Amino acid sequence: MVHQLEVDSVQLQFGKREILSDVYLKCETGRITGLLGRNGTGKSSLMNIIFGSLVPENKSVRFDGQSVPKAYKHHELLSYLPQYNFIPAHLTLSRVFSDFNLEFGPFEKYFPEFSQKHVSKIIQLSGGQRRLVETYVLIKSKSEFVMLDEPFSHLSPLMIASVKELIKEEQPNKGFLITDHMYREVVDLANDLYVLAEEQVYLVNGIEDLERLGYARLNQIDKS
Ligand SMILES: Nc1ncnc2c1ncn2[C@@H]1O[C@H](COP(=O)(O)OP(=O)(O)OP(=O)(O)O)[C@@H](O)[C@H]1O
Repeated sequence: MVHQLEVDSVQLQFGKREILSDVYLKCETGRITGLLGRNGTGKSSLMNIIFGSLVPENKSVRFDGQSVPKAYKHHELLSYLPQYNFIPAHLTLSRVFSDFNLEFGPFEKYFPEFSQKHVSKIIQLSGGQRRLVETYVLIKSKSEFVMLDEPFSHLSPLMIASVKELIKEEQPNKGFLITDHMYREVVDLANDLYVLAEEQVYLVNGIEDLERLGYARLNQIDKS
């Protein structure tokens, strides 16, 4: 059965500044939805609104048509990778994996540089390794939907390729909403793509729309 996450009627202001106005966005399980937009257009704010950790002037967030204003209370519905590090630094990797109900073995197999590191603490990892662990446990989480805010930005090209593979592996089981300024990676993964511009969300029909909406300057390779 396909599940749906829909958000609409979003109205967000900070002071007198309007950030989001009448935004609509839909995600489905089995699909990867990309969200692009220039710096400061409100992508993280929109994810926080969907998660329920930011309360705007107006919003409607629905899972299969049912209103869920505080999705952060429902791990079975939604997991969220924020832009900042969210796993406490003093925890060991084995504790993190156990908290997320995941085995360390498959992770170690996927990323051999973590071999024998289950006793390491998060603080002993490099910035990219820490981000990779956070991204991995959320991609593998048991939620119907997973939102990833900048999963690629701190990772090496090899790690990015592995994370994309992991997302594709999990795609049949869940729905992803992904934003990242490494937009080629997002475009490559996404079944549906939105751009946030001038307080609104636009569904992208072709890669040329990214230029039209003022998000990216495309070169010949992008267009071919
Ligand atoms: N708590 C806050 N108070 C006031 N303004 C805020 C607050 N949080 C965010 N903003 C402003 O709202 C706008 C949208 O921020 P947001 O972080 O959602 O953008 P973004 O699209 O995710 O940006 P980036 O791509 O740079 O991560 C920005 O102009 C930001 O400065």
